[in-house]
Amino acid sequence: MFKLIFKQYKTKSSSPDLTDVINVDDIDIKQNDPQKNTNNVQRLIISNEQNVQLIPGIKKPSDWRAYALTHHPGIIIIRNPFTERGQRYWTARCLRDYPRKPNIVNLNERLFNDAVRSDWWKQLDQCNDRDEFQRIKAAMRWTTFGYHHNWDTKLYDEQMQSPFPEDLSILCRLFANVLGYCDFKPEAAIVNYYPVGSTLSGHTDHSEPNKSAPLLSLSFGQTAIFLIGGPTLDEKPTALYLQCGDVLIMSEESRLCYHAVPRIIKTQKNWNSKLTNEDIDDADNGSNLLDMDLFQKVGDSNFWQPFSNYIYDSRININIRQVLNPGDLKLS
Ligand SMILES: O=C(O)CCC(=O)C(=O)O
Ligand SMILES: [Fe+2]
Repeated sequence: MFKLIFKQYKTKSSSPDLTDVINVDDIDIKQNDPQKNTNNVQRLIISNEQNVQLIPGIKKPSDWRAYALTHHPGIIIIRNPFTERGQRYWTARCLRDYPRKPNIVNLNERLFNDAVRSDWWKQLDQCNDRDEFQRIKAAMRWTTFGYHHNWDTKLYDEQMQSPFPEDLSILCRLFANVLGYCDFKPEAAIVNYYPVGSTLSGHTDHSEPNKSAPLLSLSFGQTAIFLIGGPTLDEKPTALYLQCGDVLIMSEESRLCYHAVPRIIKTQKNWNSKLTNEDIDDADNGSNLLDMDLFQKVGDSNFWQPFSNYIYDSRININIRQVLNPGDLKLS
């Protein structure tokens, strides 16, 4: 069942029927519209915003809109809690910084030299040859940091670790704390890059020794159709849109359920629109929780241009996990 639905959305020959894809925005806008598929969506009240340390680029938790899917207990979607500048900052971190050494990128050593693999973004930005640009862009699919996942053995490797970025750790702990997961420790991350046309097939994430901590997933750039299914491939999955800035939490029963990205959809969002006053105030608040130099610079349209060129037809996803069980100091 899962594979059939995946295929329907992936189809290249014709545009798929999107009427069943849930857009969590619809629950607030069109409560009773029978055309909109929202009967599985429930708005969540966020009450746990005391004692959370706010960071630049994020709206106040009382302004967040969070939703649960009643047929998939443990799935929570926070609909874009980022400011426009916040979305730009994390996009730039994923493109410019996170693929750098000692983090690992998927680019093959035989096909791409060290300079490209370590400074992928710069090479792409400076590339004048259209074919070469497309070749690098299509080849770059993921980068990992924290504990590295070995894709062959499907195990995390104690010997292979790179530091987990402090800003991303603070961001993840903020989301986890507001949702009541006060002990969440971000220890491993995969950044997935999805040029339009790319997909991620159905899988479960079960390599982490800790399978009870939630998994956090952040989306930037173009919109994904995301499928969330059950514990086996037999259950029919639910399709929903993940848009720029959305935060998806897979917890409880859904933590180990099948999921996939069958399609990336190009939306009309203007990635170069002017920043609002909220964004401008945020940049001067004296915080040192983020790379404030980058946070300032993404407001400059010349600096931001190459990043907006990339997300013009691509999506970026950051997938964050806790690996160790509480009390464990090592993997094995
Ligand atoms: O891109 C996404 O939304 C999901 C990525 C994912 O499932 C993974 O990296 O394990
Ligand atoms: Fe996954």
